[in-house]
Amino acid sequence: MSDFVIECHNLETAYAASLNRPILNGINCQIKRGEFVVLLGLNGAGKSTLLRSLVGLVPTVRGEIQINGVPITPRTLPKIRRDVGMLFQGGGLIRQLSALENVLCGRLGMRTTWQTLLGFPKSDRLLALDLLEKLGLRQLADQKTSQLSGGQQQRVAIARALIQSPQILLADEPITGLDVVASQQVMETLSELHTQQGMTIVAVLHDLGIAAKYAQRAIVLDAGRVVYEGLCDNLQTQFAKVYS
Ligand SMILES: Nc1ncnc2c1ncn2[C@@H]1O[C@H](COP(=O)(O)OP(=O)(O)OP(=O)(O)O)[C@@H](O)[C@H]1O
Repeated sequence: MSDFVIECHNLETAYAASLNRPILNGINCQIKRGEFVVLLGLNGAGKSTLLRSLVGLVPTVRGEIQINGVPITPRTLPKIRRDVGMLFQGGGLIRQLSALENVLCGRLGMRTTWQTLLGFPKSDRLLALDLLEKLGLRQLADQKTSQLSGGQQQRVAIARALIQSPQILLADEPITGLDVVASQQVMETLSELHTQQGMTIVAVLHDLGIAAKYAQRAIVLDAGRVVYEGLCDNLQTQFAKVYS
């Protein structure tokens, strides 16, 4: 079996008239099982589009994405989505639901519509509470997420992604808008998932210092292409080279 859990071969997405080119314009990259990779690039480089492509949310015009050696197709997508958890930019929580209910939403993809109508089984509720406990949020389980701080909301979003027991976690700007303490808590949580559970993590970040502290490898995008792929040493210099 290949060591790579994520492979993009000449990935091209739809043409954007505003950019005068495809949004992703021939992406080639490979990510190994258990790696912590940071995706970097200026605004509009295509980072979110790439992450969303990896869970089939963006149609591919050319090229291929393989997850665990399996190409993304309509037939393989449901299984791939169970293996790949996604933290969306801004958390994507339902504000009027409690932390616990939001985490349980992460189980919806595992259940049929009929099962959903019957409510979540006790085993799911216990699992959700256990995850909230691990993320230091057990006391806030019944609190509406609109009443939680940004850092707490982001950790609820992490718990929601984790309830499907993904092998791979994609995190789109998980610390944007958070203060220093909350950012550190969220990054430490991701780091523990990586070091203790061997989870493959791909995170979009804007802070080069934080990227270098937590990630093993960086992929830098510019105008829909990979322009640097390598260690996180000297990211400032790499960035300066790319954008000079
Ligand atoms: N559905 C769409 N239709 C047209 N253009 C789009 C669409 N989605 C994204 N784009 C454009 O594609 C480019 C890449 O967007 P994307 O959100 O992937 O960038 P990003 O690197 O994540 O940026 P940021 O750091 O600002 O979040 C942007 O110029 C954006 O305006």
